Amino acid sequence: MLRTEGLVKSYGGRRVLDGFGVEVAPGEIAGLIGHNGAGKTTLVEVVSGLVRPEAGAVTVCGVDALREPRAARALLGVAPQELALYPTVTVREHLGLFAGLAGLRRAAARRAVATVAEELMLGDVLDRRCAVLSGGQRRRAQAASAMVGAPRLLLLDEPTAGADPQTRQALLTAVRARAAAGAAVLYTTHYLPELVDLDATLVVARDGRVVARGDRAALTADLPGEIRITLDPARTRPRLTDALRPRTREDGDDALRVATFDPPADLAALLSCGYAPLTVDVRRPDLDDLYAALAQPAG
Ligand SMILES: Nc1ncnc2c1ncn2[C@@H]1O[C@H](COP(=O)(O)OP(=O)(O)OP(=O)(O)O)[C@@H](O)[C@H]1O
Repeated sequence: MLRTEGLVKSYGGRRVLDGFGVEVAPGEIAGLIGHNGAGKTTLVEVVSGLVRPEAGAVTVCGVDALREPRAARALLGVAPQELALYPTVTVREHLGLFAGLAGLRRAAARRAVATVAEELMLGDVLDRRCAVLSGGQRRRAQAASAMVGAPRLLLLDEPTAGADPQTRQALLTAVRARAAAGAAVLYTTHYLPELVDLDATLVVARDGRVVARGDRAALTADLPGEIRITLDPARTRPRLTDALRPRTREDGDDALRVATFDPPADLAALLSCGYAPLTVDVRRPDLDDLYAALAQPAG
């Protein structure tokens, strides 16, 4: 559905895409995460034909997007990170315009506008000019513009930035529905819990390239979890074993955190050192750990 290979794009002599390659399948929501400046928006701009790479390939549903940008553009819907709505038209006109660009005829376009407006809670503002919408309404109108033509590839660049919880939920529900209908979705966010809600696969970008790709369970399986114990600060701390010491850090006066691949064994080791925890929490590795392990920029 979407395939990029070896994309290179430089600004001012610095490679912001440095061999970026990723595939997204029909029905898949791929969560694209990475540090500020990792190249996520640039990738979206290249795929949507706004920026031309110096090297590499982009295929959208079998269409070579660099050779045939118009044909590729017709297959995708994009909600850019920067809000881009025509201020003087109404939301209904705006969505109708995008439905028309996607090739829908008048009656089908009207139906598509009504459906997406309901999904994204825009029914009450359909006849307002885009200029007077609130920030959250603009976000939703922008996502609706990307979705109204039922594109086979949906590119959403931080679509919930600044959205309130209700707006966020409406957007996530709409995204899930598009994927369930067979669209491939590339979804950029810094808000990692959304990717759990979306049951997204992950694309981790760092310094212009993909450093990890796969499902959450597989990617986090290689990372340690954590035992956190709270202690009575008045009691003297027993000595840790050599095996535990490098994996243990203080958390304030009264708690320790131990990175662990084997919580029962490490907890038993802590107890046998003489630790008497007041509370014990065991946490499996999550997306924050994955991000911390993989997504930090070099240098
Ligand atoms: N038009 C441009 N001219 C010059 N530099 C640019 C341009 N567009 C992007 N860059 C630079 O390219 C790098 C990658 O930017 P990009 O917006 O793709 O990152 P990002 O991963 O989307 O970051 P963020 O998480 O902050 O949105 C940044 O260092 C940015 O300053």
